[in-house]
Amino acid sequence: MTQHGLNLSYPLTELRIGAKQLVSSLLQGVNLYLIGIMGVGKTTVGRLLAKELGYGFLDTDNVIAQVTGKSINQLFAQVGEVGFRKLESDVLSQVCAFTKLTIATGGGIVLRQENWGYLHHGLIVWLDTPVEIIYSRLAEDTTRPLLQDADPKGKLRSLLEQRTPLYSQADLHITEREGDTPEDVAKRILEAIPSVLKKTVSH
Ligand SMILES: Nc1ncnc2c1ncn2[C@@H]1O[C@H](COP(=O)(O)OP(=O)(O)O)[C@@H](O)[C@H]1O
Ligand SMILES: O=C(O)C1=C[C@@H](OP(=O)(O)O)[C@@H](O)[C@H](O)C1
Ligand SMILES: [Mg+2]
Repeated sequence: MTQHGLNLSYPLTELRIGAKQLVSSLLQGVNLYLIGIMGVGKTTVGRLLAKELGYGFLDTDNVIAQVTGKSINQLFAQVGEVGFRKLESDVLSQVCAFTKLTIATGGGIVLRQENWGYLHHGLIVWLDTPVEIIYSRLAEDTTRPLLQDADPKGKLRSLLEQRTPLYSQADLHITEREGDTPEDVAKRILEAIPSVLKKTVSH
């Protein structure tokens, strides 16, 4: 974040205004990227955060589906995961040129090294939810091709294990607690952003 030259010497009077406005003014239009395994709520929470911050909202999966006119399942079937990952990087490389966006990414965006160059244009938030909770949310879901597996819970666990070192490179790590609503998670992110920005400048 320091490379963006954020001016964090905000006047004390700003502390009197609401948390949302404070976070907006601290961010100075810098994009928020939500990362994390499937089902943690990136799309749901991202939309709420954007509304709270007065930011635009984009979901890389939705952009890919709109641009290609195909569902994520169709793309995995037709161009494979490798083809999908190329589309994902293309979309990310384009959207990172804009500002004032909250961007929900697909859970595998962290896999390609080149994507990190784009993600680091903004503040990266890792949403982390216990596998049991994710599984209960996605048990009936048919839109995630990687979970069309004989053992979807095992697949989730192994994907999470493989990707945790990558998700850990986020600027902010938010662990969802049992019973947290999407609104609770959005609020926790908003509350945590000032501390992570301050931490960065004190290095
Ligand atoms: N905090 C939450 N509590 C309950 N359900 C949630 C929560 N966050 C997301 N969901 C639900 O879980 C499912 C997956 O959420 P989604 O936003 O699509 O996750 P992701 O984009 O990370 O894959 C959706 O049905 C959504 O409504
Ligand atoms: O984890 C992954 O590799 C994927 C996650 C999905 O997005 P969500 O994380 O929004 O479910 C979607 O991009 C695709 O099915 C692949
Ligand atoms: Mg999503």
